[in-house]
Amino acid sequence: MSIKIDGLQKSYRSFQALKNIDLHIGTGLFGLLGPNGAGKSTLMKILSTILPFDKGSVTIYDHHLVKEGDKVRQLLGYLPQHFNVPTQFTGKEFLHYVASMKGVTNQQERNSQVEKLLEEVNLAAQANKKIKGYSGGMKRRLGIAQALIGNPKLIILDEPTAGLDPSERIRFRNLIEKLSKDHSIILSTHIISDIESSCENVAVINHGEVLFKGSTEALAEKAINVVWELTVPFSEYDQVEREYVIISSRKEKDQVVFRIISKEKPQGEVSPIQPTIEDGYMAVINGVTA
Ligand SMILES: Nc1ncnc2c1ncn2[C@@H]1O[C@H](COP(=O)(O)OP(=O)(O)OP(=O)(O)O)[C@@H](O)[C@H]1O
Repeated sequence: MSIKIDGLQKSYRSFQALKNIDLHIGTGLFGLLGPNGAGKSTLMKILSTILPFDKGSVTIYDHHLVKEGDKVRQLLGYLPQHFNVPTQFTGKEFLHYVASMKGVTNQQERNSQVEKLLEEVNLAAQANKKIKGYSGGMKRRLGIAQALIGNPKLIILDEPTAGLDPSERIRFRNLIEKLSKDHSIILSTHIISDIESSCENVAVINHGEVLFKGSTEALAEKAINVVWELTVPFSEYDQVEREYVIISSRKEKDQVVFRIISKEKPQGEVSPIQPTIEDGYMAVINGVTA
């Protein structure tokens, strides 16, 4: 396993943000899912060596996270959730700067890496423009590029697709899928489709605890026999909302078809359905699993 996390604990003053995290992560794309405030960014900051922790042990490619912090930093690329870039630089200048900081000192090698990454995140046309003129999505793509500079073995991406339009999200997914063949990539997201096609393994975190770890298929299976399609007259909308965990709803004439999570089979016009990863996630988060 490339990343071994055992018994990890972290508190901010008296608030325990990570309770007892055990995760072993190998090569490929690993998805970190969880609602707001679950502890995902805290975990990613710790793995990126920028946040100290209280208890537990973490090794990255057999290097001790704390005692061998310098070695670990050479192996990783990190995109923080809130990525601030010096806006007076152009995108290209910024990537050259990051490459120098990461020890890519050979000019030819640096040029080739920067040009390739600018292409891959679709910023080649804006490479010589000042970052202050970039849109939010363009800054995010520049953030993704800087995390990939120096070809790090471990890539940590905290909500990389936030603010990306659908075509850029697809481009990102393809890039990550390609990289996942021979890198370890840890990616946190709220968007299940980001991990649906290319993630083999995921962890679901809530309130600083790992509620689920395993394959995406196994996560979907968590909702077997607890996800239902329930059709009710529109007048019963509020009642269904009060009684069940709702995944989605659609209006059909004067009726509403709900996709809901329920341990018991609901009364009325109802049919069990094949669960998706999103259903599994909702079942785990709400403690309503098979
Ligand atoms: N510097 C801090 N001081 C105090 N509490 C903090 C600090 N940073 C995070 N927290 C708290 O720790 C918990 C976990 O936060 P974290 O940012 O890791 O969650 P997250 O899963 O990344 O959330 P989101 O999806 O909203 O980004 C939250 O309750 C948050 O309020």
